[in-house]
Amino acid sequence: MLSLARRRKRGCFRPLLKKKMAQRRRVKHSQSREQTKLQPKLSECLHGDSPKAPPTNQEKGREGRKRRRREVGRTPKKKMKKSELGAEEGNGMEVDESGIETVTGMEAWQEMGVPLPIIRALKDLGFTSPTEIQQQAIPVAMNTTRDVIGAAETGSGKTLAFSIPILNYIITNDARGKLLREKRGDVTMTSLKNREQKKKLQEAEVIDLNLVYHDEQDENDDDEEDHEREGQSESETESSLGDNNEGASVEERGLVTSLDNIPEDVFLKMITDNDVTITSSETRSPTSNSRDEGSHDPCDDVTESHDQAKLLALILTPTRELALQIQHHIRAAAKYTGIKVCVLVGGMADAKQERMLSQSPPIVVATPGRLWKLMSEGHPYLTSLDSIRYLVLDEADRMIDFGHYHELSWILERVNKGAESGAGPGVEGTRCQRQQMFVFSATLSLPRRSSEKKSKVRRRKNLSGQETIENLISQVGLRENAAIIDVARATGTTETLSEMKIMCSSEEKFLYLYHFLLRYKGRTLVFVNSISTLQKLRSHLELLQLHPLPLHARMQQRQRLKNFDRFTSCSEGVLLASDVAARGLDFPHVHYVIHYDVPLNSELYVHRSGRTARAQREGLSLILIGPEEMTSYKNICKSLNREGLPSFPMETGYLQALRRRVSVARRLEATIHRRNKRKRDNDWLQSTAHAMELELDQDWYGMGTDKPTSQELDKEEELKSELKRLLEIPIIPRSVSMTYPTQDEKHQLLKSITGAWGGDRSRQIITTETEDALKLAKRVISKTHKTHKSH
Ligand SMILES: Nc1ncnc2c1ncn2[C@@H]1O[C@H](COP(=O)(O)OP(=O)(O)OP(=O)(O)O)[C@@H](O)[C@H]1O
Repeated sequence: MLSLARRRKRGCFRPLLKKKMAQRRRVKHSQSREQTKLQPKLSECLHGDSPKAPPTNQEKGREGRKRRRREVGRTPKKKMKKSELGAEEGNGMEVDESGIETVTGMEAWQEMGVPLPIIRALKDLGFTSPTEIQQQAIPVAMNTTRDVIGAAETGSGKTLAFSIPILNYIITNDARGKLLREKRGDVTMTSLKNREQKKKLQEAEVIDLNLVYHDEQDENDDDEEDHEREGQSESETESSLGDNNEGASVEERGLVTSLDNIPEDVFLKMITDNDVTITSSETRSPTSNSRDEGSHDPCDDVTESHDQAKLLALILTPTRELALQIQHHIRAAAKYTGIKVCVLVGGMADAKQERMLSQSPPIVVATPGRLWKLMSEGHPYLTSLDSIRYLVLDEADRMIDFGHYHELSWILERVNKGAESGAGPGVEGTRCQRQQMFVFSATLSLPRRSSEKKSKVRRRKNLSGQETIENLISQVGLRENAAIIDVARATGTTETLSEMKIMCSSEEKFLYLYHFLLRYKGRTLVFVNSISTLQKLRSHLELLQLHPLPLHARMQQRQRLKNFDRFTSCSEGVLLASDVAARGLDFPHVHYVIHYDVPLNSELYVHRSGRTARAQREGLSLILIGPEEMTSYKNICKSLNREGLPSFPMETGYLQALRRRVSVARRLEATIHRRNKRKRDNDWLQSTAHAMELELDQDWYGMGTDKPTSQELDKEEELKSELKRLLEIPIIPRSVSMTYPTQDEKHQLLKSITGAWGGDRSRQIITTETEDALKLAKRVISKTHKTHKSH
C-alpha cells in the first residue's frame, strides 16, 4: 500500500480532486443562477412592477441565441478558451458563457447580420461602424434578392457595401452545403415535391455548427495564396471558420429544425448536394420578400450542382488598378474565411491567370476587356455561367459610357443567358430571379449630358438625375424593383473636401502648379486630359527636381503598378495621371488633387476630386482654369449645383522668383526635346531605308545632324548650370519653406484659408510652433479676404 504522501505525490488524488472541484463549481453555478432568478422577483416585491431596464442589443442577441438553442434542443457549446477560438489579445473578442463569440465595439455590424469572421476582419481594419451606404445597402442586398443601385460619395466605402453581402452568401452557403452532404451521406432523391419527403428531411437535419467548423478547416488547407493568409496562425483559421455561423442570424446559423424556416439559399444547397430537383414555390424563403408572389422563375427549376466549384460572383470594373484594389479590399474583409478572390485584367500573364482560375475561386474581379477575351476563347470556368449569383458593376456609369460598352453588353448577355439556359427554356429577356445585380458609383444620380448616335446624327441630351438612373436600369438590364439607395450629395463631392480654383492664362498654368507643389508638400495627384500634356509636365518637373510618377493607360502594366505602389508609399509623392486613375482608386491619404486641365465633364471632376478627402478625411481639390476652359468649368459648376468655386490665395511674392526657374527649365527642355526628336527621326529614317535596301544621301536626309553641334551643347550646358544655380537659391524663406507647413499645421492653414472664404471656418485658431508660420498664415488669410471681397 502506498503511503498518503506518496499517493499525493504520484497524483493519485487528481481524479478525485477534479471531481470535487467540478461538484463545487456546479453548486456555485446553480447558486448564482438561483440568485439571478430571484433578483427580479425581489425587485418585484419591493417595487410592485418590475423596473427592469430594456435589454440592450447585446442582451437581446444573447437571449435570442439561448432561446433558439432551447427550441432546437441543442446543448450549448462547451465554453472554449479564447485561444481555441482564435481570438487575439486586444481583438475585442468575447466568448459568452454559452460559447458564443461576440466582438466588442462592433455591435453595429452584428445587428446588420454580418457574419462574425467578417466582423473580426473589419475590427482589424478599424472599421467599427458601417458607413451610410453600407448601413443601407448591406441589409437589402443580404436579405432580399433585389438588385441594388447604390450612389454614394467618393470614398464612402461602396466596395464593402457590395462585397459583404457576397461574402456572407459564400460563408453561409458553403458551410451548410457541406454540412448537409455529410449528414445525409449518399442519399439521393429525385423529387422533393411532397410534404412527406420534406418532413423526413426535416427530421434528418439537426444542424451542428461544429461539423461546419471541421469541414471548412480541411477545405482551406489547400489555399495556395500565401499572402492571403499571411500572419494567420492555424488556430485563427480554425476559429474563423468556426465563426462562420456564430454571428449570423438564426437562418444563417442553420439553427432550424423546420424546413420551412430554412432560407432559400440553404435549401437550394441541400437540394444541390443531393441531386434533388425542386420547384420555385418550394424554395421560397421567408426572407426573399422581394419576389413577386406566384411568379415563376425558371432558374428555380434548375438542378444545381457543386456551387462551390463554380463562379458565384462576378465583379466588373473599368480599370485594372481598380480591379486589383477591389480584390485587395475583399481579401482584407475575407481574411478569416479563406474565400478566394481572383482578378482578371489586361496585362496579366496567361499562366498566372490559368493558375488562379484552376483554383475555382468563387469571386472573380475583372475588367470587361480581359473577361470578354477569356469568355470568347471558351475558358471552361467562365463558360458555364448559370451559377453566378451576384453580378456587380462598379463605376457602372463609366462602364456603360466608356469604350468597353460593347464588351460589357456582350458579357451581360452571356451571363443572363447562362442563367436562363441553366433553367431550361428561359423567359426571353428576363434575368434569372436568383441572380442579384449590384450597380454602384458616386455619380450614378448626377444629371448628365448623354449623347446618342441615331442613324448618322449624334444627339446630345441633358438628362436629369432620375433619367440617368432610368437610363442605366434599361442599359444594364436591372429589374424594375431594384432598390435605389442614393445617399450622394447634390453637389457631388464629399463634405470634407475643400474645393478651390485658380484662373490663369494657359502659359501660366505650369507656374502655378510648380508653385503649389513646392509650397504645399504632401501626397499630390495631378490630373491631365492627355498623355502628351502628361509627358510634357513630367519632363519639366523632372528638370525642376520634383520627380513626379506618371500613370496612364499607355504604360506597361508592370510599370503602372510599380508607380501606383511608389506613390502609395511616399508621403510627399506627386503622381501625374490621366483619367485612368480618376475613378475608384483608394490611394491612402492623398492631401491634394490638382486638375491641371479642366475635366471633360462633371462626373470626372467628382471622381478625380474624390481621390482625396476619403473616409471622412480632409483634402483639397484645386482646379486650374485657362480662358479657353471657362465654358467647361461653368458646365461642371452648373451640373453640380454650384455658383462657382472660391479662388485659391496665391503668394505672388514667391511667384516672381519661380517664374525665372520655370522659364529656364522650359528653354532647357525645348533644347533637349529638339535634339531627341531629331535623333529619333534620323533613327527611323535609317532603319526604314535599311529595310527597303535604299542608300541615303546624307546631305539631303540630314544624316549625321542628330549629333548636337558644339554651339548647341554649350547652350545646353549653360542652361543646365543656370537652372542648377536658381534651384539652389531658396525661394521661400528658409524659416518658412523648409520647416513649414508640417502636416497638421498645413491642415490648420488649409482650414483657415477655406474658412476665410466660406465663413465659419475662419474662426479656427491657427496653432503654429514658429512665429514665421503664424505670420505667413495671417498674410494668406488677409489676402483671401481681399480676393473674396474683390469678387
Ligand atoms: N465602415 C468603414 N469605416 C471606416 N472606413 C471604411 C469603412 N468602409 C470602408 N472604409 C474605407 O474607406 C475607404 C474608401 O472606401 P472605398 O474605396 O470602398 O470607397 P468608394 O465609395 O468605393 O469610393 P469611390 O467612389 O472613389 O470608388 C477605403 O480606404 C476603405 O478601406
